[in-house]
Amino acid sequence: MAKLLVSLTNIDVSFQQRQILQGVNLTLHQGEIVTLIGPNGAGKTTLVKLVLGLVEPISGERFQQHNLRIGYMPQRLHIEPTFPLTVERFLALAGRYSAQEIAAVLERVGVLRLLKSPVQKVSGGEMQRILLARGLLRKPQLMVLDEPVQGVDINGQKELYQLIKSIRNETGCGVLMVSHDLHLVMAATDRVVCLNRHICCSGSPSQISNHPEYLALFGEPEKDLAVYTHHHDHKHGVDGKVINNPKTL
Ligand SMILES: Nc1ncnc2c1ncn2[C@@H]1O[C@H](COP(=O)(O)OP(=O)(O)OP(=O)(O)O)[C@@H](O)[C@H]1O
Repeated sequence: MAKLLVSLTNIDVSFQQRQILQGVNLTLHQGEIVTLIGPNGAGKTTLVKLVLGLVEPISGERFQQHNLRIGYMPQRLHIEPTFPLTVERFLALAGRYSAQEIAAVLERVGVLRLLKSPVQKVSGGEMQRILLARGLLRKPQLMVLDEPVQGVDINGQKELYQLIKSIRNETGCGVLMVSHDLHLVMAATDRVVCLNRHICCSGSPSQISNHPEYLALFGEPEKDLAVYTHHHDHKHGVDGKVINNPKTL
């Protein structure tokens, strides 16, 4: 059994007395790619922050392997447009890393040629690779990626997911990533967790394929890509709470 990196047990989160997450259970293991999907406002970023230890639950337990190194790729990062900053300097600001280490991660994600470029001038897809490189500098045992393909065209998305998978294969790190929709991410995922304020279902892409709830949420998949099924055995109130037979996985 792969080593447990992080676990969340029966977690509730509220902001200003509004319940955001209810009874969430999640485990992340070494070498496993877990993709978190859900509609806008489902609580995906909040769950990511819980995994990172940046949000305190009102109840439940969070476990983290001792001295776990987590690499984080944020959903977006604001960089002051007038601040002169090369990609190399931007990565150097992430910690005490040598020029060789910075060049090596940029090479690994395929954008070493941008080393001396102003960070504000790179394309959306290049920026995602630079942010991925920044997360990799820590040599993480767990990579947490919040919508890593945001702003990237469809071919670029496939390439980025493949890159993430190959980094997992090489390093054996665990991966948690957030996605809005599964059509492309499925081929690079071991387990899918569907969140809508609570965990609606969790399983391998093939275990949870072709369910009407998923199709209702995410639309028809492309033919050549794996699909996702949503075993929904309960209903939600207007506030997103489970109103019958709550069951989390
Ligand atoms: N710090 C906060 N204070 C108050 N409400 C918050 C806070 N953070 C998040 N929320 C609310 O919690 C809910 C879930 O937000 P979250 O960002 O986790 O969802 P998400 O699934 O990541 O959404 P999206 O797909 O749009 O990025 C939203 O209604 C949001 O407004």
